[in-house]
Amino acid sequence: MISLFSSSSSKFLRRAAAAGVQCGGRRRGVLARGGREKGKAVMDNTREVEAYMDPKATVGGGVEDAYGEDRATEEQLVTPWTFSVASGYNLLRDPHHNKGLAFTEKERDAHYLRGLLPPIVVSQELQERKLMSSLRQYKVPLQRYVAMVDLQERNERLFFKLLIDNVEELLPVVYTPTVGEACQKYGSIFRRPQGLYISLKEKGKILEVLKNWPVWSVQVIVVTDGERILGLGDLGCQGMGIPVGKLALYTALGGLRPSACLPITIDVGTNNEQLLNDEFYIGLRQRRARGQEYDDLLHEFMCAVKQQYGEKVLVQFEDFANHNAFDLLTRYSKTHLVFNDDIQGTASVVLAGLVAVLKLVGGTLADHRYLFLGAGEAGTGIAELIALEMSRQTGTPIEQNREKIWLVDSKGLIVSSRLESLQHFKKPWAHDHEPVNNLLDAVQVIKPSVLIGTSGAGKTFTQDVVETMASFNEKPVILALSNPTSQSECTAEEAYTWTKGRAIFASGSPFDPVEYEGKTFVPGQANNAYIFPGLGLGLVISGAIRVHDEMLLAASEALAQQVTQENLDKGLIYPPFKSIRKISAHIAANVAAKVYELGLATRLPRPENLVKYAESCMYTPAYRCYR
Ligand SMILES: O=C([O-])CC(=O)C(=O)O
Ligand SMILES: [Mg+2]
Repeated sequence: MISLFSSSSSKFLRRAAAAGVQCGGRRRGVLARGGREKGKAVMDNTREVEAYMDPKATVGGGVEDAYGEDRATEEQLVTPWTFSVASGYNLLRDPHHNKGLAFTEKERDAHYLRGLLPPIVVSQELQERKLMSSLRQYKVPLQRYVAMVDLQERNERLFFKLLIDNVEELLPVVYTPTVGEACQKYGSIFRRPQGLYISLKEKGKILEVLKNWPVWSVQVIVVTDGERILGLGDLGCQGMGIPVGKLALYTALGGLRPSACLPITIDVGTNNEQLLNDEFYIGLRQRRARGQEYDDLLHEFMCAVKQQYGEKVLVQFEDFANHNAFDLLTRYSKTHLVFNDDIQGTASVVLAGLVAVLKLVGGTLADHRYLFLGAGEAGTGIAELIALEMSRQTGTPIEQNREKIWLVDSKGLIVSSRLESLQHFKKPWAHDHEPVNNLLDAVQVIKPSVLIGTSGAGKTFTQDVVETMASFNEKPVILALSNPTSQSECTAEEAYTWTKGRAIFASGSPFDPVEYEGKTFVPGQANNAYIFPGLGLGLVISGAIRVHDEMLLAASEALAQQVTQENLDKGLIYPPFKSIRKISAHIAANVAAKVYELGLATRLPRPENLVKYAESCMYTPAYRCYR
């Protein structure tokens, strides 16, 4: 039950009272952003803060229950916000509390809903069935995406219930591949802001902008500058779909409370001519700021984030272009709790898949040869984590292990004669070899057992390339990781057909099972969605203050442990997404254990059973009762 005067909100209310806020009064209601009975405003602005805290006793209170300190200080209360009691009409329009036809008779009486709803009372399960059936009637993926956005804006708990209960069906809708198309058309489908937009116009005022977000206890931020959205390139401000989608997964897959999640898009312009000329484009109509101007804005942002949310807020960098992604990670990993999903999250998921691959093909990580197409964030990030894990397993120096890993970029194989002209993140991969101009030749000379595509360029694993892999490997390992589906280096069908059913295949975006010569092949999805929600949960529940490579290895190890013999028998190197919440709890526990071991935890004492603890912290979307 939650009520206006629930015990866990009393601390807040005392502080609020101290700051001159009155709330509630005679009538009942749900503390909320947006109600018709406002408390007396602290200041004159009528924007309202999410003031309720999920009481421990309620169903699925989420991480906040365990660690949801009400961080509001008196100073913070003197903000542009007031808070209010949502009841009646406004309650139905408040997505955080709305239950639609599921409001009970008692709630309808208590919260002034009589007459505002048709007489029937239905269960959340029935609502879910109805919505799934109407979603399935849309044949166009983008229509399903928009329907899900509408639901999230109407009834947040129902949105997450659908996503959690139907994860395999809905992941491709709210995430890759459909989110890619949604970003391309974001200007046309934009309805309401789902996160914060910080543009060059906000320079010097970023802290104020953060304060405009109506939640104080933010635990995870996913931020992009839209320059490299999936493999689709520069989508500018319209990249917002990505942080929104990633954070929906933080909640659905990792159990972070929705209100703890903040999507942010930094808009420094775009170099995408089509968008600059598009009358529906929603971003700054200018070319990208670079150099000092860019660095200053990002620095102001990172400082403001720490000032507003403290040092335990996790900042996930997402879909930045290579030239900024590596620098930002290096610059802020010593002072902030940051990680880059494209460099580190992808690396962690691929390493887990490779550990499972070894059970199918034999040998150790160090016994294999790896060839990458693409030497950007994902390519070099994965390569480095593989080399690091080899060192951990064998005690050999990392430089020696890097020599088993080769990368091809747009100019051919990365070799030492190219060293001078290489970007810094490619240099460790410049090995001694004759120049090789293209992927096919590189496959022929390097003879890798594992071929990994991280190029962002579709259809680059041609029939020749895949057949060559199959000519010297009994079970060629082919990972086509670029997203969305249109950018995948090859399809599942091509991989299985061209290798005559011998490939071990996984891709970044989902592919349907493939029938080949009477056998069904189920491709795995090597997507960082397996890792970041559990990693984030582990960091939050331990109160981590820094991300360390060993935590990524811990996440990877936990994911690999969740691959069963039954999965392997089907050729699957990842467990199915339908058990993702259990997987995330294990990842979180392993990550948290590492955080404690490294002395980087601030949540003390350490819970004894971290898996149980992680599970107990996870948000569940069942409706709560309002007294
Ligand atoms: O979003 C995804 O599906 C995976 C990812 O991070 C990317 O491709 O940039
Ligand atoms: Mg990404």
